[in-house]
Amino acid sequence: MNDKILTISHLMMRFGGIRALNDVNLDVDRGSITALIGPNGAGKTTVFNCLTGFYQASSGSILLKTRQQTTDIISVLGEKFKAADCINPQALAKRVFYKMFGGTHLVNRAGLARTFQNIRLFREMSVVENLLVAQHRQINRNLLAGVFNTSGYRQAEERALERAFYWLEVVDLVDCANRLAGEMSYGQQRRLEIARAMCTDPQLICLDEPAAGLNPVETRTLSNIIRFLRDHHGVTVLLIEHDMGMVMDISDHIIVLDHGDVIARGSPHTIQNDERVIAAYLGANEDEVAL
Ligand SMILES: Nc1ncnc2c1ncn2[C@@H]1O[C@H](COP(=O)(O)OP(=O)(O)OP(=O)(O)O)[C@@H](O)[C@H]1O
Repeated sequence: MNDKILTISHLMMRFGGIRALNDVNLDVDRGSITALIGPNGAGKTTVFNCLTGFYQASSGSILLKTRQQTTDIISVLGEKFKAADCINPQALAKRVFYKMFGGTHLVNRAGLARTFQNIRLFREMSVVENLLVAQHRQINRNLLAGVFNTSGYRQAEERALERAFYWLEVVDLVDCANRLAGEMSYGQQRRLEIARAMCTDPQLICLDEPAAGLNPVETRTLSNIIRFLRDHHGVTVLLIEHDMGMVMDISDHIIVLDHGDVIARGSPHTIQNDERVIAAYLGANEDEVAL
């Protein structure tokens, strides 16, 4: 496959003296399930945080190719001014524009959504409300349309509700639609997070340890949901996961990070037999799962 939905080049992220990412280069095939693995502290979540705007990368480039356009993620998040901007008014104007109007919302609008290692739902809202809030971009926000309850406004609301129930069905939570999100089991909350991300209609979804805390039955259900996203909606899935059984089972491609460097990439079979990967994991904590 040569069609890359995501290309990360020379990505660096420093926290004071710590180099969390050290010249990371990786790409993700469109329509694939790609896993990003590595021992604890390898830099996996930092990659996701740079991708989605939670961290501002120290340097490098992240290009997302979706909806017939290429989005330079670091640029739309509002990067720092550079000395060269003084002699390049166009670059300066672009940077000023994104400083004022850029942000994570533009990353989501470009077609990227994510879930979190530590579940972040609106716990005091119902399940369906969590999904409606996620669609605020698609809902008609015209004040007059709302006051006069126009047909356009009602149709947009109906579409949002239909979309919410479609995804609830996919993640098997229709029966929980009116329950408070915070009252559901851990496994249900993880599935709701995926449904909420899917309500924003992404082309690339980044899942941060979706199987953490799940039992084997829930993990199997989750694997089927992830396959469904790829097979029935053409969504590309980028996945951070420590459950190696699941990773080897569902991934088309695996990228291995260690100490902020990509040390291997390839098919599950290639990765399982890669000596650098085995050495990285043998040096990891005992609670890391064997390959
Ligand atoms: N906000 C931060 N401030 C300082 N250091 C950070 C910050 N975020 C991450 N780091 C450091 O960056 C390195 C990579 O962390 P990261 O969370 O990306 O690892 P990870 O591969 O996701 O680990 P895990 O599998 O345990 O979640 C670690 O040394 C971590 O301590």
